[in-house]
Amino acid sequence: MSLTTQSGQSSAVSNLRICFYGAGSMAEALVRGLIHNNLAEPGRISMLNRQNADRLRELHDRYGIVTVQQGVSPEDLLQDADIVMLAMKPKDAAEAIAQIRHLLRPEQLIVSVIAGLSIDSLSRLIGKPVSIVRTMPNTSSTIGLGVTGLSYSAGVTDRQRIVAEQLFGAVGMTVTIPESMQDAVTGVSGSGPAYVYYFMESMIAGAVELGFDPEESRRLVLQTFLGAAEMVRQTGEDPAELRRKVTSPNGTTQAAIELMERDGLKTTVMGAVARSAERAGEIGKELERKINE
Ligand SMILES: NC(=O)C1=CN([C@@H]2O[C@H](COP(=O)(O)OP(=O)(O)OC[C@H]3O[C@@H](n4cnc5c(N)ncnc54)[C@H](O)[C@@H]3O)[C@@H](O)[C@H]2O)C=CC1
Ligand SMILES: O=C(O)[C@@H]1CCC=N1
Repeated sequence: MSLTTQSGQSSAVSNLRICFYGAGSMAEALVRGLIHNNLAEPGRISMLNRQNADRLRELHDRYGIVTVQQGVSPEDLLQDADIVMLAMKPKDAAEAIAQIRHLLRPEQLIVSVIAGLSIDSLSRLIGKPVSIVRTMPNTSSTIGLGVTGLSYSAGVTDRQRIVAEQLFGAVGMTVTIPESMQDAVTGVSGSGPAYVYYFMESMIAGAVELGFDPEESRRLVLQTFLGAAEMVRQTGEDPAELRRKVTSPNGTTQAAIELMERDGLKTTVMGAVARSAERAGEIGKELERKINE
């Protein structure tokens, strides 16, 4: 079967085999997005993890992807793949990569979603010349509304760049960035969905305090978020200008925003974005130290 992208163009990815090493939330978000957006057939996607057979069975049942339960060995799945997606936690990366590096081939494209892990550290862990794409996606890839920052190692070919852009383009927006901006993109869009969920949780709690039941509160808050995000997208107006239009002089919104400003909410959110980026840098340094030990 020849697969096409949403725009109807034939895909550079459709004939490739993709093996996910690490079967967690981020791997599932990408798999679901790739399959639902018709970019990759389930039979060409495989997944491995450290030990959790139930999790692999669940993913096979849910998406039809190949796992070791289908009678093939992890070695076969990794060796047969054109793209190996590294999707384990940073703390597990060194050990996990040490276990598979002998199986990796120079023609394969190695794609990492691991926060903080630099291309240099990853090349040293692999220990032989390979093409590497360092990425920072987010979980909204699940529904095709992700954001992914992409950076490439020196040896990545134009064709491999197209493959990486199509892979992540199928599950949302991509931005190609210098590797030095990867920690920053982690602080903004990698961790970003969690900040939005936290704000939603807080507004839902506020609605419940005012007397709505939890389900009504959720519906009111969800529609408010969807409407506000779409207003920014569809009007192209600055969020600050849209905010001004809600805020009548001496009215209810002004009273609310004044409280937020008094309590330093904007400073806190800006600090949180910076702290996430800083933490990505710390994770990278911890990994470097581990590799140099
Ligand atoms: N969850 C998110 O929103 C995002 C996560 N990331 C990155 O994605 C990576 C994975 O994160 P999550 O999916 O949230 O974690 P998770 O904890 O849900 O999944 C990690 C997976 O790796 C597997 N694993 C651990 N050690 C392994 C080993 N030695 N061999 C094979 N598999 C092994 C685990 O069994 C598990 O399936 C992290 O490096 C994180 O920085 C990047 C962007 C967003
Ligand atoms: O929290 C984390 O470390 C990962 C990276 C970005 C989102 N989740």
